[in-house]
Amino acid sequence: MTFLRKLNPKKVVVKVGTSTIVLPNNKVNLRTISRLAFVLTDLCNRGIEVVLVSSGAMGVGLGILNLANRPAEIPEQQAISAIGQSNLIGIYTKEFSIYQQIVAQVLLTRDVLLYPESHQNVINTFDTMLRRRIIPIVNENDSISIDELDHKTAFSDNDELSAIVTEVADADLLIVLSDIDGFYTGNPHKDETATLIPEINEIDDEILSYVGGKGSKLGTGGMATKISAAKRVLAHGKPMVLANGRNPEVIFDILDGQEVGTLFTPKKTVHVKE
Ligand SMILES: Nc1ncnc2c1ncn2[C@@H]1O[C@H](COP(=O)(O)OP(=O)(O)O)[C@@H](O)[C@H]1O
Ligand SMILES: N[C@@H](CCC(=O)OP(=O)(O)O)C(=O)O
Repeated sequence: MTFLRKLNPKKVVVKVGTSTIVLPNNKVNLRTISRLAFVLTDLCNRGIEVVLVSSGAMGVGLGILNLANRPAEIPEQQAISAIGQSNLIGIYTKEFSIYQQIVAQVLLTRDVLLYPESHQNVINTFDTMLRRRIIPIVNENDSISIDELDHKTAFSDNDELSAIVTEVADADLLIVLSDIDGFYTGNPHKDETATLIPEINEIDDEILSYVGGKGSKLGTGGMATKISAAKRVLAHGKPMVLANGRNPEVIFDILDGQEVGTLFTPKKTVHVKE
């Protein structure tokens, strides 16, 4: 007996964290990127519009320069992100090209979305690309985004960015792929009694009390920013699924309605027996 979640999105945003596409030694996880290109192209071929929000600029840049850790100086971080981002987008372009899938890089800063004209330009850009079945690959413009006192350019991290992109692109579903199977009653890396919560309808104090620290050393947000992203997406009446990106084919399972990961949804799911 299987119980199916009915998501049926026409437009989906997929976010991959650093831990999913960069190995612990800061080298690129080519196996995951290759599978991601296969899965996302297949969705496009089936008529689903796809936006990819990908972290990894810093991690890939560190790997290229054979550095183990992020330097403290901001100009150094920005230079490393610039190196990593161009390399990462090159790998994505090559992997997607195996399936004749066109991708395009979109680098955003917060200020661009705060001003009405540039906000509208971003909407127009996404619309145009999606209409042409192009997959936009989005990241924060790390090599220039740094907050000044009167000028906010930085996002809190790519979890927040992916929730914003879900609004801007008017997608029906956000899938956040991380290094963990979903949202637990505590950080499973520290609390072995933590259990996975399959569905969450509201981000209340109880849910917030389950949020532990971040897992990977290069990711910026950890679980706290994923829960903020879920709150933002829920406030717009849209669902988000948090699942493990180890095997990107999990995206097929999510769209098939399987109970994988944690589904954040404004309305309690009425399970359908198939
Ligand atoms: N309640 C929780 N449920 C699941 N993971 C949690 C929880 N609290 C903290 N974490 C940590 O959050 C990590 C995922 O966040 P992060 O390392 O930033 O990943 P990503 O690079 O995918 O953004 C998990 O590996 C885990 O260590
Ligand atoms: N823009 C940064 C992303 C940092 C970030 O948010 O990382 P993660 O928490 O792994 O999604 C980069 O590409 O390195």
